[in-house]
Amino acid sequence: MNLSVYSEIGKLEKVLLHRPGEELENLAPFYLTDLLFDDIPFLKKAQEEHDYFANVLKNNDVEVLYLSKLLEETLTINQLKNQFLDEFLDFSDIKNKFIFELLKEYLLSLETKKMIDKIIAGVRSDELEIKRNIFSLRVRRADIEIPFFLNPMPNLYFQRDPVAILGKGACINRMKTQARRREVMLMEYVLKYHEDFKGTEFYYEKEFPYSIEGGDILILNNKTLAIGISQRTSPEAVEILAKRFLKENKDSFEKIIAFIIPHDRAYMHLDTIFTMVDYNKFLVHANLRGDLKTFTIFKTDKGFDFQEQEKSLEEILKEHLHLDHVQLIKCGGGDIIASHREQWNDGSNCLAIEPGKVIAYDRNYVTNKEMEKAGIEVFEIPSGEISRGRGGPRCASMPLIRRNMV
Ligand SMILES: NC(=O)NCCC[C@H](N)C(=O)O
Repeated sequence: MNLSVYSEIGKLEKVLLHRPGEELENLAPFYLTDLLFDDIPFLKKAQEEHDYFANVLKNNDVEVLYLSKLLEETLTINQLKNQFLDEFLDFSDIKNKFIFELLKEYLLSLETKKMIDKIIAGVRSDELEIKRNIFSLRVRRADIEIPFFLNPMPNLYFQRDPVAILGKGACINRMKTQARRREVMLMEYVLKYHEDFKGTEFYYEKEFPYSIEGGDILILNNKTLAIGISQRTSPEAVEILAKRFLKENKDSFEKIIAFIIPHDRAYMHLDTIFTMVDYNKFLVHANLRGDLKTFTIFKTDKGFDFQEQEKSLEEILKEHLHLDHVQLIKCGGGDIIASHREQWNDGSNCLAIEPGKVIAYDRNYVTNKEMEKAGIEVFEIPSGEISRGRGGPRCASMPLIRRNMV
C-alpha cells in the first residue's frame, strides 16, 4: 500500500490511530512527569472520547487503521516476533540480563495481541513470577522507585510524534526523551515487514543521535515543509532531512522553513503553536506575534543553502506559499485568560480532514467559535480526559494518505 501525504489539509483518506489502553492505568503521580503527563486521564472516558474521534473520522470517509492491529498482522511468524522482542527489550535499555530474560520468556508466552498490549501497558515488577533466587531481581522488585520491569508507553495515543509520514516515505524519529523513544519501534516494524507497507523508504532512523519528533513537522505543500526547532527537535536532525530532500531528492520537497521556537513545554512542538486549517487560514497560539526567527533551507546546484529571516508568521506564510492573503485565527480569540486556558488544552492543535474542515476539542469553545467565524467547519469531539496528555487531535493522529491538492 502506498503512503501519500503532501499537505496538512488535503482530503484525509487513511489515518493511523492508537486507542488508549491499560498504559494509562499504569500512571501514578510519583513518576507522572517523567512519563510526560501532567495529570491522569480516566481510561474508560478517554476510550469513549477516542472512539468518538475515530467515528467522526469514519463518518467523513476516512479509513482508520490501528497501530496495534497492524503490528499484530506483522508479527505473524515466531522468528520475527523473537527478533522484535530482542530489539524492543534492548531498546528499552534493560541492563539486568535476568530481567531481560524473564521479560522475554513472559512476553513470548502470550499470544501476539496480548503481547503487544502488554508491551504498551508495561510490565510491573510484582507481576512476574520470579522462580530463581537472584539477588539483583529481588532488590529491583522491592525498589518502590522502579515499579516496572518494562515501563508503560502512555503517550502512544499521540501517533503524530514517533513516526512521521512525509510524502511517500517515513521518518523513524529519535524521540527526545527515553519515555517515548521505544514507541517508534511499533510502526517501524509495520513499515518494514507488514505486507501492505514493506519497502517504505525511511528518511530518518531512530539510531541517529539527534532528536526529532513528528509534532514539529508540518507539510505546508508538496514542496514546502515547516519544521520547529524546539525542545524536542534539534537543528542537526533538520539538516539530515534537508540532505535527504534537497540534496538526494528523495521526495518532492524543495524547501524547509525551520522555525526557532521557545524551549518550553507550552511550545512543545510546532503543531502545539500553529496548525493549518485551510489554503490560507492557520490556527495560532495567541502569543505568536511579532517577528519570528526562521531559517529557510533551499535547494542549490550543489545541494542546499540557507537564509536567516525575521518576519511575522503572516509574512512568512504569504511569501513561501505564494498567497496574497493569510488569515491567522487566534487560540482563545486572543483573550488573555481564554487563550492561555485553551492553549493549555491544545486549542491551537486541530486536525484538518479537508480544506476548511477540522476536528477540534469541544472544551476549546472560544477558539472553535473563532474558527467558525473565519468560515471553518468544526467537528467538535469530547475531550475532558484525552486532553490531559497535553496533545490535540492533530497530535493524536498520523495521516497515511491525503488526497493530493489541485
Ligand atoms: N504533537 C504533539 O504536540 N504531541 C503531544 C504530545 C504530548 C505528550 N505528553 C508529550 O509530552 O510528548
